[in-house]
Formats: sequence, structure tokens, C-alpha cells
Amino acid sequence: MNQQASNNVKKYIVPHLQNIYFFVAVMSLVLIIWQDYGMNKVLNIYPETTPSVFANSDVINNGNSNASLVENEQGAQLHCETKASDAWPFCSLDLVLTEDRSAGINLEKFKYLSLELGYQTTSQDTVLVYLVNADQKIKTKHGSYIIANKSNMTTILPPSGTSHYKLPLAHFFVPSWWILQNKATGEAARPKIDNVIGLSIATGDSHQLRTVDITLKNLQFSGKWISAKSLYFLIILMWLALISVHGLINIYQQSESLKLKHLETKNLEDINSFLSIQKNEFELLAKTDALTGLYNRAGTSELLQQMKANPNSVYSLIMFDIDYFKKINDNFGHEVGDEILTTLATHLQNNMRNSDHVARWGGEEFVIFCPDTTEYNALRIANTLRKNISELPFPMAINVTCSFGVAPFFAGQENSIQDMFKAADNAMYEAKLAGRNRVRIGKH
Ligand SMILES: Nc1nc2c(ncn2[C@@H]2O[C@H](COP(=O)(O)OP(=O)(O)OP(=O)(O)O)[C@@H](O)[C@H]2O)c(=O)[nH]1
Repeated sequence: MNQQASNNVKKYIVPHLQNIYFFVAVMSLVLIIWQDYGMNKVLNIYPETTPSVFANSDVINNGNSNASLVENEQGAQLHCETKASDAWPFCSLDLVLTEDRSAGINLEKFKYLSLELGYQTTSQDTVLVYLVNADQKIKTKHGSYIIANKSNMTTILPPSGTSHYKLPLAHFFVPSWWILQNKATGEAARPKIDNVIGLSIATGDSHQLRTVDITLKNLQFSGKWISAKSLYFLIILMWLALISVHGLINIYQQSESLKLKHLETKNLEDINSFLSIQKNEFELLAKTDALTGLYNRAGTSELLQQMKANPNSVYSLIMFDIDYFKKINDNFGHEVGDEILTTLATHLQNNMRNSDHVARWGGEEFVIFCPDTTEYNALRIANTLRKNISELPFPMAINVTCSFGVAPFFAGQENSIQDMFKAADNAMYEAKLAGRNRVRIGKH
């Protein structure tokens, strides 16, 4: 579904689904009631369409019966006098519905044949009503084909006088004489009314010689525009279509909301990963000194905890402080003082081992934790550093020196961290007292 179609579904269909269901339910009910009480389809034959009407008799079979026809405002009046002969005696009132044999009337959509007949007879008899279906290609039991008009028939037993008849077309059958005459079997012997070209109202089977008067006053076919079966089928189709569309919309909406949730999750993941980067940066900022980029005291606490927790730790601490830094600040300004601090920090970062942990302990005071380093080795490292610093090209060609205190870390001892710092601090103080720019080892 493209975006436009999806928007249209969301805008015009989804909000109205409830109304659509209600509308279809009401429409189904209305159609069912209408089909039952209305939707009538009527085909008036006589007198409205005034088809050709003829009187016929057994004369066509070499009989002697007399049939005459008078047509007036009363209707088509057949006067019949049956006479004895070798032929079966009969008279009939024949209506030609269409002249064109290939364009008969399809009566399959109709349900009833309604008749208004006047009837008088001198001897009780039935009346036979025929529907003649044109040009049936019929397979005989010998396998050959014949072309014949199929007669479909039903019988009524009329009282004297005028009566109305509503004959169901489903009650018409193929008379035995026609089946015999055409040697029809199976499907060929079943009634067919899809191309009716003629209709006959004939005297019945009685052999009694008699006078019969039949007056056709009215004749029509009636039915429904849509049969109940077709209508129910249509209604079921309509509901199936509605339910299917609703189902498809549901599936589509669920897949859309799933896509949206995936997108939201992805966005959240992106934000989280951004925030976690930020968190790491903030954590780092909190642990580092803003001016020099070295660790600050907070950045050292994790290391101190590790040292304390590991009884096999071999560490030495080098603590040092810039000599006469106050004077440098006073003589050259605070900015120059800062530059000296950063120059010194850069030198430490570039020249200390990666495993050494260098931190600015405060002001112009620095500490270096050296792992796997004995007190003696730390003394050597401190001396090299002292010498290098005193030779470093600082801004304004200022000669900078530092005083160092070195102390070992005795793991497993009570107050080992405090003792180590105290010893280093004391040693550094001694170095200052001894004239500065020197290294001293602290005693625990
Ligand atoms: N420029 C600058 N100065 C700082 C900073 N932190 C501390 N100081 C200064 O460093 C100086 C330290 O002075 P003191 O503690 O008297 O020590 P000192 O002058 O170095 O003397 P000794 O340590 O005895 O050799 C003070 O003037 C502080 O203001 C900083 O981040 N930047």
C-alpha cells in the first residue's frame, strides 16, 4: 500500500468502520425484507401485450372436434365441441408469445404463472396448461439428436365460472406423451422454460364428448428481481468482503505500529548510546584535572582501592611540588604559572611509563604511582625526573625545579595508604628543607 492510499484508509475508512458495519447490517435487513415483500417482477402477457391467439383442435390429428375463438373485451373465448373420432379429442387456446423461435421468453427468473379463466363444461374435466419451449436439441436413448419444441405442462381442475390461478412454474413437468413421442430420457425428459415461444390452454384428458367454454381474461408471469437464494449469497459475499477488508486493515495497522515501535526503539537506542558516550565523557571529566588533563584525586581513588584490595601489590609513590611557585606567579603572572603547570604535565604524560599513574594532587603538587616498582627504583625514577624538569624549556625561560618525596606501599598493613602518603609528604618536606630540587625517601 503506498503512502497516499494508507493515509486515505486512515482518514476515510478506519474512523467509520463501526458506521460501515451498522450500515451493512441495516442494508442486509432491508434487502431481506424487501425481497420478501417487494422486488416483484411482473410480465403481463394477456391482454396487455396481445399476442396472437388461435383456437386449435384434434382436427390437426384428423379428429372431428370443433374449436372456435371469439375475442372481445371479455377476453379470448374458446368454444369447443369435442367429437368422436380415432384421434384423442381436444381443443386448445394457443398463444404465440414470439414469432422468432430463437428469441423466446426466458421464464427461469419467474416463479408463477397467474391466470384468470372463465370455464363452463357439460362434463367435468381438467384443463391443461402448456408452456412450449422452442427448438430443444434432445439426445434420444439411441444416442441420436432430434430438434423439437419441448412441452412443459401442469393441470388445473377448474370450477364453473371465473377463477384466479397462481401456478408455480416449478410444478410444470414434461408430459408422458411428449417423452414417448420424442423418445426422451434423462435430462431431455426434464422441463425447460428458458426459451418459451408459446402457451396453450387445452381441454383435459376426458374422453367424454362435451362442450367446453374457456375464456382467457388475464395472464401474467411473476417473480422476484432477485431470488432469495441469490440475495442471501450476495449478502454473505458483502459481509465476507467487509470482514476481509477489516482484517486486512488490522494486519496493516499492526505492521505499521510494529514498524513505529522498531523506529522508536532504534531512536531510544541511539539516544542511549549517545548518552552513554556523554556519561563516559562526564565520568572522565570528573576524574581529570581541567587545566593539565592529568588525573585528579577522584581519578586516583579507584587505583587506591585496587592497591588496597590486592595484598600482592608492589607500588611506590613519588610525590613532588614545584619550588617557589608562588614567586613565579607573582613575578610572571598567573597565566604563566598555568603554562608551567601544563608544560610539566605534558612532560609527565610523554615520559612516564604507561603503567604509571600520574595525578595532579592539588595546586603545584603532583603524585606518581609506580606499579611493580621498589623504593630504590622509584628513587632513581624521581631523580631522573627531577633532573629532566630542571632542564626543561619552560615559558619565559623560567628555571623550574621540583622537590621530591618517595615512599613504598606496604600492602596488607593497616593504614597502608595513609602511611605511604604521610611518608612521601614528610620526605618531600625534608627535600624542601634541604634546599629544594632534590629527592628524599620517606620512612614508615
Ligand atoms: N598559576 C597557578 N598557580 C597555582 C595554581 N594552584 C596553586 N597555585 C599557586 O601555587 C602557589 C603555591 O605556593 P606555596 O604553597 O607558598 O609554595 P611555593 O611558593 O611553591 O613554595 P615552596 O613549595 O615552599 O617551594 C600559590 O601561590 C598558589 O596560588 C594553579 O593552578 N595555577
